[in-house]
Amino acid sequence: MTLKAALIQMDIAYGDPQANYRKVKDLIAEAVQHEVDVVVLPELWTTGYDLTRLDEIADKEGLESLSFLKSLAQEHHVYIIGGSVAKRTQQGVTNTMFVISHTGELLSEYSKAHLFRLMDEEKYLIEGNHSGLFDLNNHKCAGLICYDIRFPEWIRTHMLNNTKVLFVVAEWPEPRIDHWRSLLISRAIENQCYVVACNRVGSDPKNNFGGHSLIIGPWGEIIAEADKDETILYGNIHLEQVDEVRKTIPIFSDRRPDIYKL
Ligand SMILES: NC(=O)CCC(=O)C(=O)O
Repeated sequence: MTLKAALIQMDIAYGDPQANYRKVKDLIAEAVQHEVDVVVLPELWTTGYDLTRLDEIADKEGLESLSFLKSLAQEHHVYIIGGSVAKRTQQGVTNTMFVISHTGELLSEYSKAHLFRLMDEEKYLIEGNHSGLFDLNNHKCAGLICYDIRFPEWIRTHMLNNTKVLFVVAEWPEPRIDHWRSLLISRAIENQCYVVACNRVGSDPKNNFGGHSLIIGPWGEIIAEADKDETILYGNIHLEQVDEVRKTIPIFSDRRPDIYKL
């Protein structure tokens, strides 16, 4: 089975959710002209990293962004990996990914598990404690948010149930874009899975963001890669290739968890 993905590598209006809703609506309408099955948005696409104003601009219980994404998914009959949004809850603000089916159902909600101190996340956000696993058209997938890709042990826990695609959403700064590329390629090779990773571009008062959204195959090959301009990146995911690679080098049956205890 083949899935065509569209990655919305966009600039984000800093602290201006309404401007970002308008922009995402237009970009998704453009992406679906290319007969895609799944659209991926970047991290914190409603607010950017305007963390000091989250009291004002975080989405209360994620209700506005959820209803926005559900209605677009239904209108265009497309799966949406909804990047992430700042979601205001009773306990605090989370950095949360919503995954929506082509019929407008919420398939999964994942809150970033590893908060990134270099961008002050731990001062303004609370961490999630649950995995980002979901089923897309009967295929096991997982969602990850940016800094999460530096934690292979976390990602491996998602892979032990035949997960075939990792969807990564990010606001990854340009000075570490080599890390971004190397980490994503490594995660694809070590887990023999597709990695579909959407970064933002542009800048905010503290960072320039590096783009280079990527679709990587289970052999570690780059299927599509953007540069650092605003664009929509398209590429095909051939899910049966995951099984072929896992048959060629059967790492999941060769694992030795009995000796991996720390
Ligand atoms: N938004 C993020 O989590 C950024 C992570 C990052 O830049 C890194 O180097 O890790």
